[in-house]
Amino acid sequence: MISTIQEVIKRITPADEQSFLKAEHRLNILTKPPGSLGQLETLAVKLAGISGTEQPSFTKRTVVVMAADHGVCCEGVSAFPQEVTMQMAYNFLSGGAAVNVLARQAGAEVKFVDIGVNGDLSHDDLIDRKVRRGTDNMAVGPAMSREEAMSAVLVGIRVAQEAIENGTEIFITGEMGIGNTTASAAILCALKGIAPEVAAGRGTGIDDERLLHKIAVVERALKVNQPNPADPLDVLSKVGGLEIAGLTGLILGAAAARIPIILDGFISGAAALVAKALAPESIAYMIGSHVSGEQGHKLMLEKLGLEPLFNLGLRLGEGTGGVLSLHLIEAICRILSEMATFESAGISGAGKQ
Ligand SMILES: Cc1cc2ncn([C@H]3O[C@H](COP(=O)(O)O)[C@@H](O)[C@H]3O)c2cc1C
Ligand SMILES: O=C(O)c1cccnc1
Repeated sequence: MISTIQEVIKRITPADEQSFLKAEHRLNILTKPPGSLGQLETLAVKLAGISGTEQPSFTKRTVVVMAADHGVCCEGVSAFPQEVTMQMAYNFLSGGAAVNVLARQAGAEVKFVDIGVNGDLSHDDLIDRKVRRGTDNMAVGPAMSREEAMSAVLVGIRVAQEAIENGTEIFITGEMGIGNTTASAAILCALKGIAPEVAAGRGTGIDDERLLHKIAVVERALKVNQPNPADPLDVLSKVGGLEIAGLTGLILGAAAARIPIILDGFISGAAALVAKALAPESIAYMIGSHVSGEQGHKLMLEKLGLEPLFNLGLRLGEGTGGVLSLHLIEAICRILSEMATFESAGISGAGKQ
């Protein structure tokens, strides 16, 4: 099974330098002072390099919401009970979650994958790829086995491959899993040597007392499991989550096919840290969307080397911030393809006065 993950990793190569340069040149001949569209220009160049064309466009957009439960919930680390993951699953499947609304507005399809919900789900649109019913409590032992973590990564890779076969041109990472900000904080600590009090935040809105407890739980999980920072699959299995592993696979699958993947918030960022550790080149295919209100996300983006596009204080997850950034992506793609050049509009360039 490892050979399959490794095969995908081997296919991940740098983005296309020629298309970077062409898009950069095009931005400079459009009727505006050079660089005046700021960060959107950096985004345009990145998208051009990923897709290998100076005028990229992304019609078929897919948000993949990976859902799973977390054994660590029994420690009282979330403001909500574990059953909410299962209850929210039906909300996603019937189109009523925040990400469904935002995806409809942005012309994106939501795919909902059960990769580890602690209960039986049944719905026509459900993508049932359950690896196991939730993880074990990472505060007392490993969240899951290495084999289970690898199976979950492979689920993500296959979901990416299937969606790409069906025409997906850009992905957005989404997730649902009560307790998953605890697992994400633990991954940030384990991979990057960050202190739990810096990495852990309020998630669904826990109070000061519960936050101190959550920090202690992350500390305990790291002490009990001793995840090896040089072995991303060890970190993922010991202190991660099934949906996080699935998103790691989704990122690797997208990068191997040279398809851009927009990251949402803190949980998506944890999956991205694992993907980058497994395949450093994969970062070239990831787009940072927003900086979440979750403590630790800004630092996480710095560790990834990604510049967020906006900060609206979102702290929801599901893929919501990622989907919102589709509007900016559409905007800059239109600039590249529709805006006049100095030459076509007969406008004097800089230095002609
Ligand atoms: C109703 C509801 C909808 C959500 N949608 C996303 N999350 C977000 O909150 C959870 C993580 O926070 P914590 O680690 O504190 O449990 C994840 O499910 C995440 O997707 C939700 C949470 C709730 C309660
Ligand atoms: O940043 C996120 O994605 C996030 C923050 C809080 C709760 N759920 C998700």
